[in-house]
Amino acid sequence: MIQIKNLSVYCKDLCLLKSINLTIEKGQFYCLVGESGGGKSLLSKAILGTLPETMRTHGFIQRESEKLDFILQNPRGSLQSQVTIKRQVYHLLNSYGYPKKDWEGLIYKMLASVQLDHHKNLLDKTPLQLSGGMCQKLALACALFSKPDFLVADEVTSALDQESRQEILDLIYKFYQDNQVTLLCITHDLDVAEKYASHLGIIHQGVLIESGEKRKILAHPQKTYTKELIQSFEEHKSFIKSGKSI
Ligand SMILES: Nc1ncnc2c1ncn2[C@@H]1O[C@H](COP(=O)(O)OP(=O)(O)OP(=O)(O)O)[C@@H](O)[C@H]1O
Repeated sequence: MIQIKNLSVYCKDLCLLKSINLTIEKGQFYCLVGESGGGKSLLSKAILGTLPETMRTHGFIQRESEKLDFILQNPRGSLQSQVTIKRQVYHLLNSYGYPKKDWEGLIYKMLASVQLDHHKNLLDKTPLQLSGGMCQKLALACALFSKPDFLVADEVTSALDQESRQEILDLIYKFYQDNQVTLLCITHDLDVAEKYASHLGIIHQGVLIESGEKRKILAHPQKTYTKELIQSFEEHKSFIKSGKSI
């Protein structure tokens, strides 16, 4: 469980997050949605404890989760570009203390879990030789080795094509269902929240303007910004539908 009370984040004189109150209960799939620059990544960094040193915080964050892990927008950023996948994964398994005799089996299990087991010689390649979607699947698989009970997925599909995007989201959802983790998913897209989330937060100009059960917020938005977001999402959906039916 994560509990945030009256959290404000400042950079010099600028207040970037304003009096955030948020509770994410164990087992929730919490989607944080908002426009670019709204404060989504800062809030996730505050939760992970990775805010830049130049920022000051006021308020209170309580983390009951013991094992937090994260996957980020740029999957190549969490992998070393010139080192083979095999070396990187062995290093990770070693650091998590898995016995050496299990490594081979664990790797193949991990590749199967993210549907990469059919790719020939993948382990001998470097991230530079793989597509963005493949790197993101590997980054997800690597995060799973740490067996997190709280996973932050920050815009993990924004650099991917439509097909890879869907695959990654489905894999994250499957991981969420199979492992009873708590998930914080950060996205621009209300369609991700509509399809996968149990709970939803809307952040706008550094203020968490709505937070709660997804179906309640989508059915009865309270704030103008949320209403506009839902309206443009519905219009986009009708447009796609009408395009498909032509
Ligand atoms: N290291 C930093 N130093 C100063 N200001 C920052 C820093 N990182 C972010 N900000 C500012 O904080 C605000 C929120 O940024 P944040 O990255 O959280 O937005 P976001 O909602 O995640 O946007 P996006 O969807 O584009 O990633 C922005 O105004 C941004 O310019």
